[in-house]
Amino acid sequence: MEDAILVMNAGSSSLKFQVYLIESGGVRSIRRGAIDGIGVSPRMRILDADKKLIHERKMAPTEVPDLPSAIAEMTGWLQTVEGIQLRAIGHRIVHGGPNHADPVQITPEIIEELTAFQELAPLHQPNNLAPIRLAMQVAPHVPQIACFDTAFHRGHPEHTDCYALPKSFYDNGMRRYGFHGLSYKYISQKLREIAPDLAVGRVIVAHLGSGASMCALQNGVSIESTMGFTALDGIPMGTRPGQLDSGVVLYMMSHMGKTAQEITDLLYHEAGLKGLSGISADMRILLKTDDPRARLAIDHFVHRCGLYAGMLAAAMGGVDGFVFTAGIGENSPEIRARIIEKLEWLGADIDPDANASGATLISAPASKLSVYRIPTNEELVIAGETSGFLRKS
Ligand SMILES: Nc1ncnc2c1ncn2[C@@H]1O[C@H](COP(=O)(O)OP(=O)(O)O)[C@@H](O)[C@H]1O
Ligand SMILES: CC(=O)OP(=O)(O)O
Ligand SMILES: [Mg+2]
Repeated sequence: MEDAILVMNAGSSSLKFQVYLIESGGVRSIRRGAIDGIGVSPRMRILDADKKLIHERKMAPTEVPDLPSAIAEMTGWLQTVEGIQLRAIGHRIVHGGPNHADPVQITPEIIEELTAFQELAPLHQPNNLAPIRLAMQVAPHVPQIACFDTAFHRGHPEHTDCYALPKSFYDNGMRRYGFHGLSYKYISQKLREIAPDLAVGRVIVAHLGSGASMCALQNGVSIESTMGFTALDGIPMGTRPGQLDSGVVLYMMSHMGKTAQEITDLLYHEAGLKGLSGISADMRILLKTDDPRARLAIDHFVHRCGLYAGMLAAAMGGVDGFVFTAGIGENSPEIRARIIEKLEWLGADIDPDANASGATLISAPASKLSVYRIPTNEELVIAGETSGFLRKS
């Protein structure tokens, strides 16, 4: 039997998971899988260590209507993986609040603490916590480790992560936390491997997925993020608006009679690319149509990415590199090219062929900024943090 770690990343409509073996030099993934389309068109896919598809099953929406049933599917599959002994489960937890700059072992008290942040991450936190509660019941002796999206940003000084509100709000936890930290940690580590000179410089990382944010990395450390108290702020997303004048919310309440719940639904589920285009939250679909509403949503997305890149460059007093990652960043040469075009004033220039072919280094030789496309790996960071935790305990 070999010691293994299960990593879970439970999102709004998907459950991603990986099994890692714990080895002397670190961790090694032996299986990765996902159940997506939960409740709509559920599909489970499992890949082996070489990323070869070894199992695929489409299921009826009634068979996997919700996250608990997806977790049950995953657990059923996990029993079929032979020769491993589960030593720990590592989880992505989107909101860790002010006190967690490091991973932590789950206890009933920690669950209670993290449950209090559900309101601040309604798309993620309930789904992050569901598998933890279940595993505590069915496998109470397997340690579970919470790895936080907010942890990587916890070193920001107060004057950069406060809002200009009376100080008591900050003291009560109303801060700019920032998210996607597991992804930024991965990119920070990966840069040290593939571009060591840049890794100690000033880098903007654009995590552009269905949730999207950017991070200013200076010497590998986060010094600014476009996201704040919740994962609504910053650049527009699939179904979230990004930065929004707080007066808009006040107006919705006072003049449009909207309730807090209605505004929550609007801002988390109906805004962003989906709301603006009226077509889809999926950038692939918007890029394929020539409907002017789709073009408006894409133009807005690119415009805001350009503005925020400028803000992060200012935060670092200049910028040496730019990294694209996550669903859109990894897969759309068109969006990458359009964002880099906005950064011409910083001396950025893309190499069209390298960009089209999805190379790692995609800037032109004369570009002042080195531009990279790096697939993220949040699960690997969770596995590393979880095995580190086991080593210490
Ligand atoms: N080839 C592509 N072109 C443009 N966008 C893409 C492409 N492939 C994936 N995406 C976008 O990536 C998004 C998902 O990104 P991902 O990082 O997997 O998100 P999450 O983990 O937040 O669910 C999809 O909603 C889709 O819009
Ligand atoms: C924090 C966040 O927005 O995560 P995701 O991109 O997975 O939705
Ligand atoms: Mg994601």
